[in-house]
Amino acid sequence: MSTPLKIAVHGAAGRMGRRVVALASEDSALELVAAMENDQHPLLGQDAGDLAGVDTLDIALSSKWPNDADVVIDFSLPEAIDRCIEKCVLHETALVVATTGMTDAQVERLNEASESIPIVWAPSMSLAVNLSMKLAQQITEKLLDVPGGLDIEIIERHHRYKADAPSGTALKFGDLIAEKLGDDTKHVHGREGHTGQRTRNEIGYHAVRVGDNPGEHTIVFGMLGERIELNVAASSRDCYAAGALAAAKWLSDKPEGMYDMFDVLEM
Ligand SMILES: NC(=O)c1ccc[n+]([C@@H]2O[C@H](COP(=O)([O-])OP(=O)(O)OC[C@H]3O[C@@H](n4cnc5c(N)ncnc54)[C@H](O)[C@@H]3O)[C@@H](O)[C@H]2O)c1
Ligand SMILES: O=C(O)C1=N[C@H](C(=O)O)CCC1
Repeated sequence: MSTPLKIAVHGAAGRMGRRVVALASEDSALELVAAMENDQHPLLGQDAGDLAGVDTLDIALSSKWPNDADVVIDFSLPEAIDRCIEKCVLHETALVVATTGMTDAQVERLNEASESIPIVWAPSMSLAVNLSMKLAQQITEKLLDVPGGLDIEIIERHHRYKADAPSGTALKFGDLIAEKLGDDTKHVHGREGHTGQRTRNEIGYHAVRVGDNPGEHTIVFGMLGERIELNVAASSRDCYAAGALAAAKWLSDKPEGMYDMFDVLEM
């Protein structure tokens, strides 16, 4: 049997981090070597497997950075991403970045880091979401010149705990659609007051925060007389965790560079 891929989870006590730890513990091709959290986390020292609801893994939650990981999987928060990037470059560790809500400066640093290490960066690690992104581009292309014009709105729904809005996935959907609509596309976040008539070349974004919704995106393609609604919805967080683990395996033998889930999923 080949040597298991050594992975470390950054944000390991989070909602996503626990699922990544849990699914990794069931995969003999993977070995969890570290579970990182911020240095003030109240659960530091606890076993990562216990926190994830699986067997004890003898990996304690720690703020220390491992030097033996092959790939780091990051499901942390924007305030944690700079150290993650710095440590992965220092240790020449491949990096899967799932965290959303990064600043432009942080995205720039991530791109710079990809000049020395391999990185997969995606706002959604879900197979269904990434396939839906490609479908959204195809629908846009086909309806570009529809008589009466095409109106596109993106509605995203997530759990009440989500700290950033709109979702990184919604923003990615919008960027990909705008590639087909044109450079003059306006991205309109919500609507309030006397907005005037909707213009032709805009994409509307609406963020719904309710209950424990693990993630749902509806892309509305509105025309005169009919519409298409492309809906993709997670029923658990495991679609993201499984995607991140697949990305880690895919990334393990790649050269430095910036990759996304379209590369991993060969879309
Ligand atoms: N790409 C995807 O497929 C995908 C899917 C789900 C969530 N996300 C994104 O992943 C991120 C995490 O989501 P979540 O629901 O798990 O959030 P969460 O708040 O439950 O988890 C974030 C974790 O990061 C930890 N953290 C904060 N600062 C840290 C630091 N300095 N060092 C190490 N850890 C630190 C927190 O303690 C927490 O445990 C969000 O940005 C979310 O949008 C992406
Ligand atoms: O739970 C979250 O937070 C999610 N965030 C991603 C985003 O911001 O696009 C999508 C998956 C769920």
